[in-house]
Amino acid sequence: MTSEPVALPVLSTAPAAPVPSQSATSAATAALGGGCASKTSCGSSAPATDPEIAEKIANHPCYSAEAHQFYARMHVAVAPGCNIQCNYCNRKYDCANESRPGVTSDLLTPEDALAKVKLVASEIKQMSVLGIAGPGDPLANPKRTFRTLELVARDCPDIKLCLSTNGLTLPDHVDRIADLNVDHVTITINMIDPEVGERIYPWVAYKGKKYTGREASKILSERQLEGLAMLAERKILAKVNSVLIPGVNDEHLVEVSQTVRGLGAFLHNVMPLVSAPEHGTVFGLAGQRGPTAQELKALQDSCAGVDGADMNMMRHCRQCRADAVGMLGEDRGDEFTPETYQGREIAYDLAGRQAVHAEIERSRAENRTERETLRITDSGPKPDDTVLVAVATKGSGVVNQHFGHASEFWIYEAGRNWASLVQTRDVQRYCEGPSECGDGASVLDKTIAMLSDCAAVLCSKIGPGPYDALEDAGIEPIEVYELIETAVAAAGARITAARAAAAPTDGSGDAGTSPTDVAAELDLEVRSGELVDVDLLDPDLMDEDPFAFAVHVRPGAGSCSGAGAGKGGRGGGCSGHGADHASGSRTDSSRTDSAHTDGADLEVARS
Ligand SMILES: C[S@@+](CC[C@H](N)C(=O)[O-])C[C@H]1O[C@@H](n2cnc3c(N)ncnc32)[C@H](O)[C@@H]1O
Ligand code: SF4
Ligand code: SF4
Repeated sequence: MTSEPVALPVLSTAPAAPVPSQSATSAATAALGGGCASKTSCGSSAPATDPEIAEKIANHPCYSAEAHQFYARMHVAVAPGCNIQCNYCNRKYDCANESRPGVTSDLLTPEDALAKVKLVASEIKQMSVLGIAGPGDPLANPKRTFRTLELVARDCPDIKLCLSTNGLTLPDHVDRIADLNVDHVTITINMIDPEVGERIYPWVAYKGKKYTGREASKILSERQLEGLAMLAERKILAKVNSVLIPGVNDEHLVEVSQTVRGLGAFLHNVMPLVSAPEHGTVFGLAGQRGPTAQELKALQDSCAGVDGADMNMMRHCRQCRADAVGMLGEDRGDEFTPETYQGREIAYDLAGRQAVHAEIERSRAENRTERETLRITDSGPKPDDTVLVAVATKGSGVVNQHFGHASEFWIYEAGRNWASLVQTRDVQRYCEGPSECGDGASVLDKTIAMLSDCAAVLCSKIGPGPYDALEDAGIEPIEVYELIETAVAAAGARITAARAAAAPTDGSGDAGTSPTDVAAELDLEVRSGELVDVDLLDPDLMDEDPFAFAVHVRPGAGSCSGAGAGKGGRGGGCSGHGADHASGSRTDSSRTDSAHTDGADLEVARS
């Protein structure tokens, strides 16, 4: 990146039902560009092609992974009751430090909810979406839910409205939802087969009667699929949540994914089961485990299909609390206690919000230009060779966080011209009891274990202890302050190229390509200092742009010159960074010398 990122506001997630006929299904699918078949790229950073859909997802942090770098959401907990029971849900358990679906600290009236929305929207101006997601089921509490939505639509015209439901009564409410311009509805669909369902749902209360066993799941599934098709007919974007429960519905969810896509679901969000005995749920008490990050990713990949052709998957859900406030991955709920809004007349700062959103859009456009210039994408055919890299970021699309300050890492598939967000992983996902609190060493160990399938970690800074520990674990720590996609694709291109070069080719033993070999291939001459590494930012651009690389050099007796620097390694390493790409949008002078320890010059020349 050439310039410092723009200062944005502080950034301190055998069918039971008679499935509707094929023609109804295709009509709904066609109406929506169903399941992102049109490659509208809700999960990706590529722009949507259908303008109506593009407008709906543009600043929705859950429907666009790219938008979630910039925009925030909030939930208001106005819906306490539920009409079904899931074996993973216990809304009575609340831990202030815990972020988990269904958890809330304060239940709000619709009027209090409006006051809170106005306050949050004025303080966190990048908040673009209001969702109702519990703590129970919004549509089991229709009066409170719809009153809240009406009030917010009346007073906060620029806020998008969302709700999240188990779907049991959805068909009864779709018209009201459409009338209120609720553009985004999430349905939790964990099964389409009642045999699977009876292991998840002990009972369902429907039309005044309580059903159990397979019958309960059959009713639930029929209503969910009917509601989904009705949403699609009305061009309301439907996201389907599925909780991945190993040994219960894991082998079933690809079929669920294909079915909901056929009915016009726009996005599928497979989320890990959160389960611990202290939550007091049936699953928690029975010792039912959640999936590992790798199991989750494997299933999401299976649902997505080759090159994402089968279903558009959400990969960045944070499984927010019912009263979550802020950017995905952060919770600023503590700042907005009832005393701050209850009974207060709060002005809605529409003009201020619009100014901030305009600034965000300017920054996003700049990032898009850089991605396009470097031909970095996350849609279409994936390169044959990719690695996973973890990123520490505070938002705004930049690798800008200290390793030790990261509460979560964003996991990217990285390769030549490829940077695709595939997961987010919490350092300490859920409160695991007092014994874990504040235990720094154990947190580092856990973090390293959590990132064990990653080839590298990108962060703005890292201390020597964690640096060594990561290296010992075979994970390369990379200090960088850069647009995320640029840094990810550069690391991916370099690491995959190095691995390919090192792989045996003729069965006669190891081939090897040292940084010196790479430098020689690029006609780079390091005239002083010791060459540590070469990053290829975009090998395709090398012919057009002789400076599309970054060279890491340890000064030693040597020196540092070259067009900008700044990717200092540990121990005073520095780098000459030929930037100034074809677009002219990058100059790295602002970062020059940040890593220089000896004031001497480094000389890297290209003949
Ligand atoms: C709290 S619910 C509220 C909305 C609605 N009642 C529903 O279930 O869709 C929001 C989401 O959290 C999920 N959820 C609740 N408890 C969970 C758990 N223990 N593990 C994973 N997901 C959970 C639900 O399945 C649902 O997708
Ligand atoms: S729970 Fe997931 S989908 Fe819902 S607001 Fe949070 S990130 Fe978005
Ligand atoms: S439907 Fe939602 S609120 Fe109701 S029990 Fe299940 S997860 Fe909890």
